[in-house]
Amino acid sequence: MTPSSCAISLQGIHYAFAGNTVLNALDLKVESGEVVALLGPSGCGKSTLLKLLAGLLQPQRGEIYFGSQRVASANSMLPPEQRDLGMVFQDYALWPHMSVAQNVDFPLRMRKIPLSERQLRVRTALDRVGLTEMANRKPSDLSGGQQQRVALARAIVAGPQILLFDEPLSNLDSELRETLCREIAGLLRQSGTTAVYVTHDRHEAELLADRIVHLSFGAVSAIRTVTSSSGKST
Ligand SMILES: Nc1ncnc2c1ncn2[C@@H]1O[C@H](COP(=O)(O)OP(=O)(O)OP(=O)(O)O)[C@@H](O)[C@H]1O
Repeated sequence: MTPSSCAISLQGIHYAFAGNTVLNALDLKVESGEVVALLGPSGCGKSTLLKLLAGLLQPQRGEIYFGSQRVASANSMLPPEQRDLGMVFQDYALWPHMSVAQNVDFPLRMRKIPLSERQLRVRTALDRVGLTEMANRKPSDLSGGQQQRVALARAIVAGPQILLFDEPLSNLDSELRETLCREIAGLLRQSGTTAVYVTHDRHEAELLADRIVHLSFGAVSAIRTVTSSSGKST
């Protein structure tokens, strides 16, 4: 597979924190529209890998391609806002002083999209996550699950090519985790967005991923394709 035939290509990635190697000669390719779950023991480098994709860290060796565009190497780095991606974190990372609608609108304002189109897109995104009625509330007036839905709406509102998830459901109770996981899986399939989803939870990974990638000792140790019979929503 050439870099341009897949949505994401990591080639020979090396990353160390102050001399402690976390990722070592890591190779991984993600096809367009594919959902990949990253599993592995605590500290194996899952979040580090996601930060490299997001442009929050720069690889010390190796290259990262999005399609045919090289977005990072030891000598070059495309900033996060130019990577056409959305991110959802464990701690929601919402702006507390902004309403739900203003939070969701934020990426559109950053892209200087006209007001009328922004309003339409915010309404559509809130509708897709079932939060239309909450548009004027502040994040502090919402439950954890609702806050994570806001974060999801904010991640999808600009229609990014790639979505990155860093344990988005780990702060929620198990019943809500399963519900939201199925909702995220539905949204990803509907939109055909390429996604990388970091989780500790094998069941979550099976519910939404096309492939499960195991990391250990700084590299990919196993890759498994998920069939619908093993749990994935179809
Ligand atoms: N800013 C940092 N400075 C120094 N070391 C760090 C830093 N961030 C992460 N590390 C170390 O890098 C390694 C990989 O961390 P990372 O957060 O990528 O792991 P993870 O697989 O996501 O873990 P978890 O499942 O517990 O979230 C760990 O040993 C961690 O202690």
